[in-house]
Amino acid sequence: MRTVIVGAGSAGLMCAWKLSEDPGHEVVLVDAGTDPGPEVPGELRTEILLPPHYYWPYADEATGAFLPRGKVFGGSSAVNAAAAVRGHPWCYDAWGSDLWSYEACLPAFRAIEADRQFGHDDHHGADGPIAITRYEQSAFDLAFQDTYRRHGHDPVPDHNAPGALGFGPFPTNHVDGVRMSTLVAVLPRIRARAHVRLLPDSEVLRVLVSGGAACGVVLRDARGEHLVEADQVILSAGTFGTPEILFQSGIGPADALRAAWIPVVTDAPQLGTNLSDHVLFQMNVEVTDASELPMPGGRGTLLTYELPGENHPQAQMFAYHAPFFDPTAAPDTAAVAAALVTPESRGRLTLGRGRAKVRLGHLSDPLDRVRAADIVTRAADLVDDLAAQGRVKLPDSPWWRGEDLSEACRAQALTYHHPVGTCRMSRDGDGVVDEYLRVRGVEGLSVADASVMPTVPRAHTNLAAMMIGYRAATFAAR
Ligand SMILES: Cc1cc2nc3c(=O)[nH]c(=O)nc-3n(C[C@H](O)[C@H](O)[C@H](O)COP(=O)(O)OP(=O)(O)OC[C@H]3O[C@@H](n4cnc5c(N)ncnc54)[C@H](O)[C@@H]3O)c2cc1C
Repeated sequence: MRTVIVGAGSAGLMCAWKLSEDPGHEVVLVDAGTDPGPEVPGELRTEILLPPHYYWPYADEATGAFLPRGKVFGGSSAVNAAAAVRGHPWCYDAWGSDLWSYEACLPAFRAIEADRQFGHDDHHGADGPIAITRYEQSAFDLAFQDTYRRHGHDPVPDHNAPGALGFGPFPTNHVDGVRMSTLVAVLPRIRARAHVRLLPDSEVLRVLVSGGAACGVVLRDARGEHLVEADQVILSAGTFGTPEILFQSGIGPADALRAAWIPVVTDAPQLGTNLSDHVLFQMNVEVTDASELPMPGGRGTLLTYELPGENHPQAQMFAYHAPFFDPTAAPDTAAVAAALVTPESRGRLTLGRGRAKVRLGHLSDPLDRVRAADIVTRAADLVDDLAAQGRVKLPDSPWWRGEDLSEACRAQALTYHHPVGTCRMSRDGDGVVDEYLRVRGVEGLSVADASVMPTVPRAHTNLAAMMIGYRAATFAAR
């Protein structure tokens, strides 16, 4: 049995690791990005701002904003901020399939992690490849914690405990000075397996379908275009990459395919719709005492709380040292971030001439605009409190205190880098993939990455993507 996995990112590498536990199962792992080899360079172990060749060139068609996605073995897990938050049970229970309830996903969440503080709890793992820890907090973050407490929030020691809400240290997979990406933590576990073949620097152009079944992929590498044959193909090229490959393979909305002269293999009108992303707002303030700066992104204190409304609408808040993400920020700047992590708005990915066209659609739903103004106001009150304590200085005209906050939020909306949902999974017939992640209408073709999530979890998406990759391997091994 030979499986070709396209994309060696969070989900793809996890899938390859689990699937190749069986020495009789040949796995070919293809990625357009490079494999830096066993000695992972320092920048990929620690840095968040990396040279351009480590990213795909996606931008939001509506705003022009750069939408970074990792193009390297490890995928986006190798370029991310390493916050390791799972989300609540109800995030997964809402996916509409018993196969994906939180209870059903929990064994995979446990298998992929080695949690340094809570590894032996029932809902954690201690032996998986991805180390997770929580840091002692800086004086600035502790002051923020006091402020959260005064505003009615409770402390939570473990944000990954089921249903945890409140403030506490970020769980992070940045451990002992290294980002525990799948590149660093998973790839070394499969390099020595003789039945695993790694094909770096190889961009997959399309899946070859014959007689209604996938029989391989066409890729382009330094030598030109080739066919790699397969008994089954798993696409793990990410929320933007996977639908692009499906489009080029003749799977997508039939009208759009015909208009682009792509022969239709199967009509999948849902492909590219349902794009969902957390929206983030950032308030930059000056820290008064430069010896007490906030911690880098994903390592300080995280606050999670619910908003009024049905179905647990939720927000996050945290502060980090602004130069972490923005080299032009002054060294004494704190970025205070507020994020809406239960967006109603949906964007779209459509067939383009070169790369697919992406519109995140942030705040396109009126309810999100109301909630955005609400969370920014709450965050602004907390920042005012810190200013009253003399810990921070506000800018002269803070954008978050203008007259039309709703309009200001539209102008200030940023991606939290958590797009999902373009190949939505559903138990019934209306998703791109079924609950076993098989592409509807084509035998031997599955999707395993963040694109299958029907809704975005109320959390960072890396652990969820890895969980999906791990579980996809158990389905594919059958
Ligand atoms: C800047 C940034 C910060 C983030 N911070 C966090 C964080 O702190 N915590 C968190 O949980 N999440 C974070 N995320 C999100 C998280 O990293 C992603 O949700 C997750 O990595 C997605 O996994 P994936 O497997 O779906 O895709 P990816 O990990 O992106 O993997 C896709 C892989 O497919 C390859 N590929 C794509 N197209 C092709 C093709 N045609 N041929 C061959 N290969 C192809 C890519 O090169 C890539 O290696 C962040 C993301 C970014 C970009």
